[in-house]
Amino acid sequence: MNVDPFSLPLSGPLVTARETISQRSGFVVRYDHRGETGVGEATPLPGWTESLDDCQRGLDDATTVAADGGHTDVLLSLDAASVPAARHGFATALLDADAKADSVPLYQWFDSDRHCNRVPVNATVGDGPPDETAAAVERAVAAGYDCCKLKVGKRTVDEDIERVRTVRERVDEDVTVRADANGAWSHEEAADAIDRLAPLDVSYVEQPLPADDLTGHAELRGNGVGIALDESLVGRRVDSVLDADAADVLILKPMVLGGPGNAHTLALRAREQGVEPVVTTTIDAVVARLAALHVAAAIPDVAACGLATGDRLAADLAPDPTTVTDGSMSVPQSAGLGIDPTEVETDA
Ligand SMILES: O=C(O)CCC(=O)c1ccccc1C(=O)O
Ligand SMILES: [Mg+2]
Repeated sequence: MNVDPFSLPLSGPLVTARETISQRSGFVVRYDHRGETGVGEATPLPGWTESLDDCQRGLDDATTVAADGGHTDVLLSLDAASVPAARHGFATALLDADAKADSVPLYQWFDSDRHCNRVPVNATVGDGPPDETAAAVERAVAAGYDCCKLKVGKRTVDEDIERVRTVRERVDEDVTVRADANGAWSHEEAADAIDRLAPLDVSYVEQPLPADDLTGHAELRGNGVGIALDESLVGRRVDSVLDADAADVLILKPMVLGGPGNAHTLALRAREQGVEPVVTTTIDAVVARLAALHVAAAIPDVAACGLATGDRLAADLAPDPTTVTDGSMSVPQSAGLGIDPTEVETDA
């Protein structure tokens, strides 16, 4: 097992109600298994995952285990609740090697009966004034997107409603609009915002209330705008969220959930309970974006996912093999993730 650090600047910061993301640092993991070299990526986002230091410690410990143990020992040494990004890095490398050894694209390793060439995706638009927000949505629509997710909750509800209204005035009505408040609203603000977002045809709002407030989210459902939970899944069992009837949609971030396999399992569980899974990145480099794409590709009729985040990075670990056209992302059909480990370069 090999671990190499990297750090990549964003081309422009992503501003959310909760944080401003301007750079992504992490580790490329390589692991030899069944005659193949698999590649993975551990890109922690503190607050969502462990810190960079804790991720490094997790991977260092795992390297020691790998020196005289098998892959099962390594997986068991990486706890999804305490070091989810480190576990994601190793688990992805292992899955990439397994899928390569079986000569199938990773999504088919999850579901051998599936054929999936494209996954629908949303464009991700950060906080900004109404004009800037609408211009970003117009650019996305011109580039072929038919679903946009707007970050909200950084401004007053009045200002956010003005932003969404401006978007609605400027783009075709068949463009799907989603919002993501990243936990910023009080009960009163959330109820008011949802009342006013419903006539603007916003399909769902992600995390209107703080993560712990499952009851509050359950009460917000059924008012014309779907309720999606994201932060509520950080450090909490998905079963408890499903049991609380708190969501119409679950946002599944493989980097936060401890790997692509965990995310895939939880997506199927959500579906069984009538909750729609949506897979997203945490603004990752190309290896983790591909892993998330394969998770989404393994889910039949998946809703638009938050995977089109590659153009946020000013540099990347390797060329991105995917393209987005007409609102969907192409899925590599070569074996594994669809990336050649020798093309993955860190600056270390
Ligand atoms: O879902 C998307 O469109 C992209 C991913 C995204 O928004 C995100 C990226 C990093 C951290 C948090 C979030 C989020 O969904 O809240
Ligand atoms: Mg979110």
